[in-house]
Amino acid sequence: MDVLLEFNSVSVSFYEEKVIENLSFSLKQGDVIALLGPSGCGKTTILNITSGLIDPTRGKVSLHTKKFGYVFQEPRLLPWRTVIDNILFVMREKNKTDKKQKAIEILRMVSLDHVANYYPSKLSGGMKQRVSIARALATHPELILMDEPFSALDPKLKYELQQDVIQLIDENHIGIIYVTHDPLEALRLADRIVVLSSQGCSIIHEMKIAKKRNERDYEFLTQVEIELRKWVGGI
Ligand SMILES: Nc1ncnc2c1ncn2[C@@H]1O[C@H](COP(=O)(O)OP(=O)(O)OP(=O)(O)O)[C@@H](O)[C@H]1O
Repeated sequence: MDVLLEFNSVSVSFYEEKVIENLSFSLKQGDVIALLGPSGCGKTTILNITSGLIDPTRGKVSLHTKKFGYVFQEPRLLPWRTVIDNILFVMREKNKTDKKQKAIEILRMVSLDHVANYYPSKLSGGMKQRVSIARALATHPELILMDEPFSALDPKLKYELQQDVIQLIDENHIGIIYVTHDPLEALRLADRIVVLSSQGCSIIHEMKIAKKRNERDYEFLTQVEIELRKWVGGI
């Protein structure tokens, strides 16, 4: 399997503050890694380094694909464009009819084709976040960076969108780095959970989850959550 991303002894400081110290990990095609850590430990910084928004102070980051999407905590849609135009905006396809057809198919994947011509202001928070996931998918990414994409949503909507993401992961074989505070969310979505410390964002525990996502029932999740919480502490 191809490696998409490698962090080798990466450190990041902002002014005098050391945020990340000596972090190493890698991600292969189709791998879903959840980064679980306390607020302010540097999870978003890891995504920003991966996407090239920030340079590491020391160490090396190798991103072996140019095809990646970023789903932010807030949807960040262009308010003056309709839902479909937000999707078309990021697509590279040349043929206009094909392009529109593909955009509609992507919206159908997140059950939003019926609001294709709405402006973002007419959508609920959950719908906006679905559009931003669709927009990330529209670039045919090999890797998607997701920064607590559902943290602002109510539990029911959060659960439904997690189900959408699980389906997208299983159907599209995309590598994902998923940042969250929520151990249960990490357990439902990821193949591998990386627990980060508050100091220096170092890895304090890694958990591999061999069971398929659609076979992780309540009993399994409860059992593993107890194990994971021993490492997560006060997150
Ligand atoms: N561009 C920047 N300039 C200066 N300091 C920064 C910058 N980006 C992040 N920081 C600092 O780095 C630390 C880690 O921030 P980061 O957003 O990566 O944490 P986080 O784990 O994602 O937090 P949260 O879970 O609350 O979103 C914080 O102290 C933050 O203030």
